[in-house]
Amino acid sequence: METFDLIVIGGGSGGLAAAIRAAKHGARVALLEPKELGGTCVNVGCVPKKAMWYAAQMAEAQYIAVDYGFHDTPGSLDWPRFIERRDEYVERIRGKYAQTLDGLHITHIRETGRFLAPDRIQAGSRELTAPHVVIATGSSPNRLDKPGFERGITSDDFFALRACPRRAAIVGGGYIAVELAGVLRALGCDVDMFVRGRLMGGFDEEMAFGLGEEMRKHGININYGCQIEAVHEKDGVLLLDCDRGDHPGPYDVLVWAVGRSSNTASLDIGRIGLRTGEYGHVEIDDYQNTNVPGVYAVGDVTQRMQLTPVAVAAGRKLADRLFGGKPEAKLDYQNIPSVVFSHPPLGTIGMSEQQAREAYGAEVHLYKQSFIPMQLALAHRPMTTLFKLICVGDDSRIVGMQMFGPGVDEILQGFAVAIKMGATKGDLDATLAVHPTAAEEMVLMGDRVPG
Ligand SMILES: Cc1cc2nc3c(=O)[nH]c(=O)nc-3n(C[C@H](O)[C@H](O)[C@H](O)COP(=O)(O)OP(=O)(O)OC[C@H]3O[C@@H](n4cnc5c(N)ncnc54)[C@H](O)[C@@H]3O)c2cc1C
Ligand SMILES: NC(=O)c1ccc[n+]([C@@H]2O[C@H](COP(=O)([O-])OP(=O)(O)OC[C@H]3O[C@@H](n4cnc5c(N)ncnc54)[C@H](O)[C@@H]3O)[C@@H](O)[C@H]2O)c1
Repeated sequence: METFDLIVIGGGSGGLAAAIRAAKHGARVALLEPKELGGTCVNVGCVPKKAMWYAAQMAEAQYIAVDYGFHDTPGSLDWPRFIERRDEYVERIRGKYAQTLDGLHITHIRETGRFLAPDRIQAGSRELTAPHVVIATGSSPNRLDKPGFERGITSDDFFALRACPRRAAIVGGGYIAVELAGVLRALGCDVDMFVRGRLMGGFDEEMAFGLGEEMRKHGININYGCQIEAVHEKDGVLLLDCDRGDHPGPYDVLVWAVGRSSNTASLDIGRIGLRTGEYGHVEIDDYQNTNVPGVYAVGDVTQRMQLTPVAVAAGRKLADRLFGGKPEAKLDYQNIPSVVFSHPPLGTIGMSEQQAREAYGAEVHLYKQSFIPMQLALAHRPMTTLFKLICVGDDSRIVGMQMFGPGVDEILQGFAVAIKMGATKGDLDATLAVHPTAAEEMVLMGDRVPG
């Protein structure tokens, strides 16, 4: 039996953050990860996705450049060469994590962890014990019980594609669906999306609708109210059965982007009586405690906002609480900013208009600004930007900020600080603009929108 102060199960964003912070506080830490270090974000999520988004932005920039008067005609992407570069970058990040673990004397065990007792973990042939165990096992793409499901791929397989498909079908209307649709379209693929409800459910309705319109302008064909019931393969291409009775296709690739489920199956949680919720997620309180004393959970496995910075912050706060002498440390889940790397990107902080009206009723009032960003106006490219502020009370406290358009992915972060500090519309009015930029429109918004 090997003894530690902390055992972390899972070497993704949340697990690495908890392990590294705890080791910096002087704890003896074991980290269990059977696959590559970095988890979803580094290997099949944020990082390779963002690399592809940058490639897509560059493809678009070439068309804009031609409109500006540059002579060169847009070229196509050498996909294998780009993938090689992207994967080298991912490899470097993994290498840095391995170095950090070594440097902090964290015992990295390349095995799957399984509970024998709340304080005892089986890792291959090794048995470990610690008074504190963190579950940071993340989530995996949902699989649907539909004939031919396996003929499609999930986001995990998307990053292994070795050529840009000519025609792609994407099922789903959430983060992953709109991001992959935008990337593929910009790189020259014909994209059909199949969305059972609306795009970006849970987001501000007006912004989600606006994003859909922009995606259409971009050439993405969005089929709303449509469920794919079966997938057939004929002569090397895919044909679909839609519940409306039509048979879309042919496609070279079908991507299922229909949500993610918590990874708990390998943990043998029944043995310790760990409580899970209706979506199969590990239930936690505000301090990341599960119902089993000494067992905690952070990140996607808890399904409390499946974002890397959330997993990282939860892991660090927990380590500070357990080993850093900060017994009250906990993550504040309010006003967490998030960007969807669609084309154009969509940014959100705090409440949607619908959530605010539900919480504050008639106190809610809005400010909006819609405009064509200068760099695209010059190129005669029809892409609109929409900024929306959701405020409450006489002092117009900002409870939500929503935006889509080129550059919002970088604009949002600074405003997130202001909102976290309790900014009001008056604070924005009192801030001078940086001119000429798109961001300045956020501090130049005029009167309240009536109604
Ligand atoms: C395509 C895609 C794009 C994304 N883009 C963004 C983005 O742009 N921005 C953003 O903030 N978020 C993004 N996310 C979400 C982000 O990747 C996750 O929220 C984040 O990775 C969650 O971290 P985690 O540590 O909870 O889980 P993970 O990173 O999934 O790590 C869990 C780890 O646990 C390991 N594991 C599982 N079971 C066991 C076991 N029994 N024993 C040992 N190890 C185990 C797994 O192998 C895995 O490595 C994206 C996700 C996807 C899928
Ligand atoms: N930029 C980012 O920060 C980023 C990017 C990608 C993913 N993520 C995180 O990963 C999570 C998972 O992403 P996702 O896109 O898989 O999930 P999601 O919850 O964002 O979207 C899932 C989509 O699938 C649809 N769906 C679910 N079941 C279906 C079914 N049976 N048939 C048809 N459609 C179905 C839903 O209606 C929804 O449109 C996100 O919620 C997000 O937290 C973040």
